[in-house]
Amino acid sequence: MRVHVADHPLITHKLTVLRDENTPSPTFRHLVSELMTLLAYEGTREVRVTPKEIQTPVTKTTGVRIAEPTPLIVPILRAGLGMLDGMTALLPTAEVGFLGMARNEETLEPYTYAERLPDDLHDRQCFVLDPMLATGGSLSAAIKYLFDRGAVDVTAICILGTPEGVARIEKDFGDHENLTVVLGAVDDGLDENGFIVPGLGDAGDRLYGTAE
Ligand SMILES: O=P(O)(O)OC[C@H]1O[C@H](OP(=O)(O)OP(=O)(O)O)[C@H](O)[C@@H]1O
Ligand SMILES: O=c1cc[nH]c(=O)[nH]1
Ligand SMILES: [Mg+2]
Repeated sequence: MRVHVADHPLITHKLTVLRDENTPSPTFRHLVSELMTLLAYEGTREVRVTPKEIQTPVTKTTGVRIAEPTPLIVPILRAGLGMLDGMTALLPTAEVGFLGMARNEETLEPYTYAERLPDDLHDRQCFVLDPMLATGGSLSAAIKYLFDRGAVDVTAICILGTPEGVARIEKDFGDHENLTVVLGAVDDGLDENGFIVPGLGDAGDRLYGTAE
């Protein structure tokens, strides 16, 4: 397993605006999408490609195209949906599958309330999108779904993580060679309610305007 934390002033700048409690939903959505595009650049570093011959106006040359089967992008609902457009902008031919998961806010255990994925993921390269890696329970369950169905390669892209969340994924999948976790930042930790500190609050609520 490989963990990559983005270290880029533009990401830190956009994250600062995202964290600000005064940032309204429309701006928040826009920033999540922009951050996703920046993180997707790192997250797709290992995207599988095959050689492709073309004729330029000058000569024949060999480039690459995205390999078949096409990658599968899996946003974890709700909050991961805010990252989908930014990802499909860079990988327009990818397929999209959905996992609906919510964390029980008392036990902090995730439960799956919706699943729309291809049955067979053998040979598929998968990209999981969820802005928040808090305890790691939700992401761990999502990654397990994909590997259990035969995915060969999983990259999880999160905007914010915690040391606890990264440790949980390492404990569950540490010896998995084909797992990459890309994070915009790793925050200090979790508070007593399982919220990321300093964090940005509940990402789903802030994206969709359901915060009190
Ligand atoms: O690492 P964990 O402790 O599992 O927490 C992270 C999860 O919590 C949030 O989803 P939430 O349950 O709030 O659902 P939502 O996207 O519908 O708001 C977030 O988007 C992650 O999926
Ligand atoms: O800080 C947190 C933790 C879990 N889910 C969120 O949306 N925010
Ligand atoms: Mg939420």
